[in-house]
Amino acid sequence: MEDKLEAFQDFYPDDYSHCYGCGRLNEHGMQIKSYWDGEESVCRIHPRDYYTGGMKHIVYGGLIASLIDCHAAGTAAAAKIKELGQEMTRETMPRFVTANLNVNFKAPTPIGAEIELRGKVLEIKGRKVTIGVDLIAEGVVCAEGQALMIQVKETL
Ligand SMILES: CCCCCCCCCCCC(=O)SCCNC(=O)CCNC(=O)[C@H](O)C(C)(C)COP(=O)(O)OP(=O)(O)OC[C@H]1O[C@@H](n2cnc3c(N)ncnc32)[C@H](O)[C@@H]1OP(=O)(O)O
Repeated sequence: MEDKLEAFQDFYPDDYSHCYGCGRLNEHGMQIKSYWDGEESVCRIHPRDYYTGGMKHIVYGGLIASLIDCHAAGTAAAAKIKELGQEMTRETMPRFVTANLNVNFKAPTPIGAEIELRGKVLEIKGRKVTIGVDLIAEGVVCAEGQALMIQVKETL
């Protein structure tokens, strides 16, 4: 079957596709997929029930942080290329890494529920892109994150 590219992460070049959270080439990873939904970005994922955080019925906080991180990284790259007026391709996709990540855990995230991540572009300032991400499960915002993503110099 033809390889269908459509999520932000599908446009990461191979050498940037080994991330545990978002790398399409990491067979042991989460392989999250993020898309535009109007001005916001969205990612939906159903974590396996062994990602438990202390109690059996809640999701591990580190996983929550990594989902927010990776969705923000993809949103930053997609936002930057949109700002440049270019199309997403594996050749043009700008490479971003996380310089800073803050997460507020607002409510327990239930195991077994679908998680929705909704990203907002808060600021684009040259190489620095700030993304806000809400993590929602069963209609509740369980965590709010903000990430500063930096475009790596070598790819400018
Ligand atoms: C297609 C695939 C795409 C997507 C890529 C796919 C992979 C996704 C990965 C998921 C995300 C991750 O987990 S990435 C893994 C975790 N992150 C990392 O390992 C990154 C480690 N840190 C670094 O490599 C470096 O510190 C960098 C690249 C982030 C920044 O270094 P640099 O490039 O030399 O930049 P530098 O001149 O220091 O800073 C540039 C500007 O950012 C500001 N700045 C730098 N760090 C910070 C900070 N922590 N907090 C506030 N501000 C900061 C500086 O003040 C400056 O502002 P001004 O003076 O210009 O105003």
